[in-house]
Amino acid sequence: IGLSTTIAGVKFPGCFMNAAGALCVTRDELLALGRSKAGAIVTKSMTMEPRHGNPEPRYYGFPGGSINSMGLPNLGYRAYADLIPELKRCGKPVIASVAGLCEDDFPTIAEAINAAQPDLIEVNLSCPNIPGKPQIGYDAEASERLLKRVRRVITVPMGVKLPPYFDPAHHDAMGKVIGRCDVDFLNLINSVGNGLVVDPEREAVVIKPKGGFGGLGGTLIKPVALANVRAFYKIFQGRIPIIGTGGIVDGVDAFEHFLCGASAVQIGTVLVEEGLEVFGRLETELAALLEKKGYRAIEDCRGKLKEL
Ligand SMILES: CC(C)(C)CCc1c(C(=O)O)[nH]c(=O)[nH]c1=O
Repeated sequence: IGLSTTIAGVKFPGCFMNAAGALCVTRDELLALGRSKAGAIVTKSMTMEPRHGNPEPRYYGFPGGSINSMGLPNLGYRAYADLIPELKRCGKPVIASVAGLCEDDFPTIAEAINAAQPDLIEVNLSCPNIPGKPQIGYDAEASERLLKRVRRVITVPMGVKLPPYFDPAHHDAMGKVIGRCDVDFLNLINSVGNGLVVDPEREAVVIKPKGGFGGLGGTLIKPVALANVRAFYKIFQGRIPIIGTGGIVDGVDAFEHFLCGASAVQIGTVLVEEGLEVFGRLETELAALLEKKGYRAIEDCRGKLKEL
């Protein structure tokens, strides 16, 4: 069984890759991804200037998932632009994740990183905009403005990493925005925002930033991730490729994402918890499952979710 896949014309030797943020901030981490069985190298979302990020503890894993408020720790876009040629020599696609602390950061970062010619650029819309306003991904007008500005300076395939939506009206509104901005792929979903995990022993929160509030990942968000993959797959009738992210811990979880319409998948929590060997385990599990079900490739089951 081949687990290779193609997104926006770019061939991926494997369908599993890291989610932006998981083990991908430093040069050593990115090169280790390049040596691993990961099907691609995805950078941490990058900002104008290097950032230490938030005070620790800022990530906490627990049975069922994780919570994080990392605060965008990254080397700054210039360092990643310098690293991209070396990363591309690892023989797998390099996806540069672009962020920013506000809308105006994005075009500058996008133009500079595009010059380094990563294989794909992923625009992270979970970033903040004006204080007091929701994250960009929850503001359709700001999303459209930003995507049109960065589309003009990006010549490689451009994707959008979206936060989870919980109302069909939001899927439809964002579907219209995406349809008007010449987007080459979607990545669904980012962490489920502003959750809160409590330690009843210590009667305390488990992460230091934001009074313990943070983005949720892992098994517990899988139904939310699958719903968003399915909703946008249906809106675009499978014509915009989707990277499925959220709740993938075993091969069967990846299969569920493919049934809902994903063409490739990303892992975050399970990668942080288990380490780089997890790629081999997931490939073995998925290949065995596809074999057992009689599928010869991911394309044979993509979007084939049955309704009752
Ligand atoms: C949450 C932001 C800091 C605004 C963006 C970076 C980010 C972070 C992070 O760096 O805290 N964590 C996530 O789970 N998803 C993200 O997109």
